[in-house]
Amino acid sequence: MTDQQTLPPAEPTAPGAAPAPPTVIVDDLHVTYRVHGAGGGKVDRGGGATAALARILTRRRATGARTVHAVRGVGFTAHRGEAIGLIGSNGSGKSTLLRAIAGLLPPASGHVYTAGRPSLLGVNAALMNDLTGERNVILGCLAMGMTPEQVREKYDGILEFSGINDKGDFGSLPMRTYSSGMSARLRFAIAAARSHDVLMVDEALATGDAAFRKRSEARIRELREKAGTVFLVSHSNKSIRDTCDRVLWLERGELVMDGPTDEVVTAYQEFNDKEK
Ligand SMILES: Nc1ncnc2c1ncn2[C@@H]1O[C@H](COP(=O)(O)OP(=O)(O)OP(=O)(O)O)[C@@H](O)[C@H]1O
Repeated sequence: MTDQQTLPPAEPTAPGAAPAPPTVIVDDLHVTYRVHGAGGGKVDRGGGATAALARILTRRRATGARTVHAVRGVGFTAHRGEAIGLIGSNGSGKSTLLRAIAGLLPPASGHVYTAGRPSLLGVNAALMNDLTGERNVILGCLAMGMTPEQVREKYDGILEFSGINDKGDFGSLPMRTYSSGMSARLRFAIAAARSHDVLMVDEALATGDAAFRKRSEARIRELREKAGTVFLVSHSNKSIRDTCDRVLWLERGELVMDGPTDEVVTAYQEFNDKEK
């Protein structure tokens, strides 16, 4: 039995029918990172700066290893047709949780069960930086399992959706010449050209401009209506409110709240106001 286990394919549900079948089940999940050369043992909070400064001045390298416990006992079930937002402070474990659901990080303990193969669309999702945007469209589509015929059909639409040619012929330039917003748009446009059982979007919307954000939010709604499940990590409460019907709030790797968007985002905002 593997850590990443597959649920049987779920049938779409008719309106008024029983609750939609699950697409992702996360059961008491813990994820840890092992950081080498981190000084080892406990975090030295008191003399931390002094110790680090002394290390730099004497050019001593940090030795030993430290374990970062990034996700701590998270559990939830996602269903078909849901768009689920992930919110929480910096370093609260949102990206780690998505990476574990995508099967890119092994659980330290607990289980992740998924229907189909989840697709993680991150700002750092790998396309080839030395290839042109146009070539990356083809590469990305083939990598998602499209046939050459399907790629031909979708090609123009993807470039148009990404908007990379709006201000000149950027499609024929290598991706390394793109701004971070432009590459995020292209990645989103490629991933959104196909429907996914489980699509996970990590902050891609934050880097796009307002017009692109509107287009991509509409596309997320469409993908969700096609009976998939969409996860969206974002620091924009507005994007979360406009796109998601359910929200998971993480802090320090723990699930603080799981519920309807308005309830959870309002509680999160109150928490942030208190912290200020
Ligand atoms: N590759 C890594 N190696 C070691 N620790 C990591 C690694 N990636 C993340 N972490 C740690 O895991 C914890 C959770 O990080 P994660 O990136 O999942 O948070 P996040 O909620 O997505 O943050 P942000 O909102 O800033 O993007 C943090 O303490 C972070 O320092």
